[in-house]
Parts: sequence; C-alpha cells; structure tokens
Amino acid sequence: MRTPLLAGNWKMHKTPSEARVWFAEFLEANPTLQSGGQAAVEVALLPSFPLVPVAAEQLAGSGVAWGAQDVSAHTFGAYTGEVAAEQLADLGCRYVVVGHSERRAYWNESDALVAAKARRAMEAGLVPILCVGERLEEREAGRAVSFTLEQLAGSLEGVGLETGEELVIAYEPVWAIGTGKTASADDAQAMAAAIRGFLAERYGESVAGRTRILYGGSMKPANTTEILAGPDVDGGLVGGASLEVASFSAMVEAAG
Ligand SMILES: O=C(CO)COP(=O)(O)O
Repeated sequence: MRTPLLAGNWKMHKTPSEARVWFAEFLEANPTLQSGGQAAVEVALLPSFPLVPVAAEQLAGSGVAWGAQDVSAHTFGAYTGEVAAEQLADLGCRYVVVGHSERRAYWNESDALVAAKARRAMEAGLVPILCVGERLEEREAGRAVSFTLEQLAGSLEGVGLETGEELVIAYEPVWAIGTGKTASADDAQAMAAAIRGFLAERYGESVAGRTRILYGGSMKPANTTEILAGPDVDGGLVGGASLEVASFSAMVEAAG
C-alpha cells in the first residue's frame, strides 16, 4: 500500500520568524501530527533554504517531514550559491523537489540537469520529488501525455530504482500552477496511470507499484478529496494553499 503524501511547497514565501510561528500553529492545529508514528497520510513541508533549519528544529520528533525545493547536481566544491544534498540531509531533510516547472522555465533547467539532481539527492539519502507536466500548448495539441512521459524519461536518465531507492513523482500541469485552474480529477488520474505504466515498463511492476505519484496545481481544501480519489493519485504537491495553517490543515484532514 502506498501511504498518500501531502507536501507543501512554500516556494519563496515567509521569513524564518514567520515559519517558526507557522510550524507551532500547524502542530497545535493537528494534534495527531505532534508525535511521529503511522498516520493515514504523510505530511511534508518544503520551505526555502533559510527556513530549513527552523523546520528541522521545530518539526523534529513530530509526524511532519521536511525538505527543500532544489538541490545542486554537484557534490561539495566551488559552486557559489549552490546547496549540496549532504547539507540538506544533515538538516534532517527527507525530501527535495527537483525539476519544478518554475525552475525549468526561469532557470532553463534541462531534463539532463534534473536527472543529475535526482541522482545526487538519492546518493545523499534524500527522496527526490521529481516534477513533470505539460504546458497549455501541449495539452491543447493533444500531446499532454506524450510530452509528460518524454520529459519524465529524460528526467530519469541514469536514475536507478531497482534496488529499493525511493522516488516520488509529481504531475504538475504548468497551466494549473497558481492559476486557480485544476486538472479534472479524471485527467489527473489518467496522467498518473500513464506515468505508472511508464514506470512499469522501465523499472518493472514492483517499482511502479510502490512509487507515489502526486498531483499539483491549484489544489485547495475544496478539491482535495476529489483529486485524491483517483487510484493512481497518491497525494498532492500544494503551493498557495499550503501557506495558511487553516487551509493546509483542512487538506491534511481531507487526505487522511
Ligand atoms: O507548483 C505547485 C506546487 O509545487 C502548485 O502551486 P499552486 O498550488 O499554488 O498552484
């Protein structure tokens, strides 16, 4: 069984002081997450780098995991401005996002770079949350599935999963991010099923069966239950709605 994962991608929002208050209020609002243990839904928060030590301090021992939004493809070295996977692992990060569409679009990250980041993260013991998804032009041209699977294939180049390595895939149609438009639950399920089929072909049934596939793009409390109902949709990667304690808590409740 795949435990659903609800991960909040805070993007470039909040100061460390604001994060401190947010984490405390979130744990207070979700008593079942105050201590670790088996939960119906796994919850993770992915703040920007300066907030990660705050998460590590305040979420340690709770049922909430934390991580980051990007990682360097390099190991330690002369790479000004980069953050190494080992630095994140040392701060207790469990997850790191790689290949978010904002990084692909604004920093021209290629599939090859995303794959290198995923490999580096896994070497350091982090679980990559690898993002893929089509733009409106591909969807309107009827190429959403072929585009997304091609992007996934390129972003998994050299990524081995056959010996128990863990990976999460997030399907985030670019046209649904921050726009208030969500993919229909049927479209989200259809894409998740296509991605699982691709994984089965490339890595075998066992990897395909255990890999969690999330949906992301304008998820909010009102659409969480419907989107997560798809049998291949194993959770969500939530942007805007993860910034408020009340809305993210309502989504945790709906996902549980
Ligand atoms: O990009 C996203 C999560 O990574 C989705 O963002 P929104 O939920 O704000 O649309």
